[in-house]
Amino acid sequence: MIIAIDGPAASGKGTLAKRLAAHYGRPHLDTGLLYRGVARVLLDRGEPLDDPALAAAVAGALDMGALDESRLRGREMGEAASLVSAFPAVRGALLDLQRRFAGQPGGAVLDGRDIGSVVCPDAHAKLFVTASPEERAARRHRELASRGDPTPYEAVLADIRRRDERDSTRSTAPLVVPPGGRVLDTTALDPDGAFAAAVALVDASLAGS
Ligand SMILES: Nc1ncnc2c1ncn2[C@@H]1O[C@H](COP(=O)(O)OP(=O)(O)OP(=O)(O)O)[C@@H](O)[C@H]1O
Ligand SMILES: Nc1ccn([C@@H]2O[C@H](COP(=O)(O)O)[C@@H](O)[C@H]2O)c(=O)n1
Repeated sequence: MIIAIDGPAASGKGTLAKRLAAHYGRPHLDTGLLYRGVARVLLDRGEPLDDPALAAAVAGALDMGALDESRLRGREMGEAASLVSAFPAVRGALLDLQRRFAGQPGGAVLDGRDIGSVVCPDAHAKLFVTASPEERAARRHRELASRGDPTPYEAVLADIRRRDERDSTRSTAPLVVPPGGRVLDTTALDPDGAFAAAVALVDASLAGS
């Protein structure tokens, strides 16, 4: 059983993907970490983020086990990941890895931007998790503040709008509601309410209704 979860930045798709993976007893892959990993390696090597061939070479040789996840999170890494993820060659270099993860016996839960549209178009359940930009910015702002990052709310909102625009308008694998995707707007839902709604949508997909 493959569950594909897509959505814009800070919509809560990662939180939901983790909980759904535990609920259905499947492994989970946060595919955003792969793009963040590519950007991290480039930055650590002092290489530019705007060279598609260089970025694709890093993506093709990516060893996630060698990267410290705490250095992939954070505001500047989201922006850097969004830049390298727009290169078709980078996306191509990461495709096999994601499909192999999804194709393991028993399936998996993957979250990202193009899981239901490109990586796993035949997924058994596809959710598109969203929320208003203001609500997403408020959530991310609270998260950053709890980690000691003093970035003001307005700057977080601007980041989110910029990333939404870039991710939705790139030529390859843009962020879209995939064919067969069920939209879950969590603007007015707390994490438990969003999880209950997500389980209901996944169960309906699995039941074919
Ligand atoms: N329904 C909700 N209500 C309030 N806060 C939420 C909700 N869902 C998630 N959050 C919080 O919002 C923040 C963003 O959630 P999360 O990291 O799951 O989003 P995401 O879509 O995976 O983000 P990104 O794409 O940037 O990795 C987290 O701090 C999370 O705890
Ligand atoms: N399937 C995906 C996943 C992510 N991206 C890009 O990476 C950026 C960071 O992703 P997060 O989910 O960790 O915030 C994101 O803004 C996308 O540009 C992607 O293209 N495809």
